[in-house]
Amino acid sequence: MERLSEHACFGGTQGFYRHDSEVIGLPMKFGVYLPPQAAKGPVPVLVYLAGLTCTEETFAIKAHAQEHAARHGLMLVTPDTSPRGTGVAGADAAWDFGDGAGFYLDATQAPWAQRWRMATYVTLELQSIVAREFPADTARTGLFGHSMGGHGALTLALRNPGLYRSVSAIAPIAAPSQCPWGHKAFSGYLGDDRAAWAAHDATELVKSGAKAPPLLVDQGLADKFLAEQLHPHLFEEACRAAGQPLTLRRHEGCDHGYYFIQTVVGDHMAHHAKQLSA
Ligand SMILES: N[C@@H](CCC(=O)N[C@@H](CSC=O)C(=O)NCC(=O)O)C(=O)O
Repeated sequence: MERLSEHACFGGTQGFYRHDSEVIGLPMKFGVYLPPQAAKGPVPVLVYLAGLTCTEETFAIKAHAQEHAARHGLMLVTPDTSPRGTGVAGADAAWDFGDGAGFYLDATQAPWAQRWRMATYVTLELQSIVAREFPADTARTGLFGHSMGGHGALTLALRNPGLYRSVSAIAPIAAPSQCPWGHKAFSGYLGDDRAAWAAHDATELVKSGAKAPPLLVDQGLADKFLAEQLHPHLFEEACRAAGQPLTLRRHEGCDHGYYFIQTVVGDHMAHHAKQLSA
């Protein structure tokens, strides 16, 4: 693992790192915020999955989460959103598919299947690197994310029971089988089999009986993607029918961007801190 930069921040350290990923087969970058408590011993880990077009730096720079992480003693881990520099033709042709748009799943279709393996990367490889290289109490790991990353947080938690002790999402793509972003990603990465899509769709997973820890989801009502792409009401209905605990909060005037994330990120950090210390 190579250290790219480190910056003192709220008594801790924000760092950015690169490593040769065996799962992806290429170098991958990620960020880690170490709170001041990490100087004394292992701390709980909170992984954040970012949205379309983002990198490992976006949340670290724009969300203003480090102050909350320092207060709660949480390590923040921010992976990139896809493989980079793959040489796959067309990977950079669109902002909602390919580069910066890994959708936190393992692709099954050529030419994506070899490199686009973000589910295994996040749940196994990154987890083990964090455990090896940082003072991490990985038995206490939480997961959250925004938009495409909110979809990733919900689906990876629902597909891997017990791996994440706390889960939340901000403006997630909550029913990707029923929106244009999801249709494009799932048909490209998974093919035309709707059963394969359902296995990566938070609403369909809850309908089929998958369970997660009690969920916090925040959604802005002035979000330009809400009506066409996000569909939190479908996820809400599925959770209610299945008995999956969910707190879904709707916020007047808030859009899809990082000003909204700044507004609610403190509540998300408190949610995770409480569940990770239970
Ligand atoms: N280029 C797009 C906008 C892309 C965008 O809004 N990305 C969101 C995530 S959307 C779902 O995953 C984001 O987090 N962007 C980073 C940021 O700094 O805001 C367009 O033209 O609409």
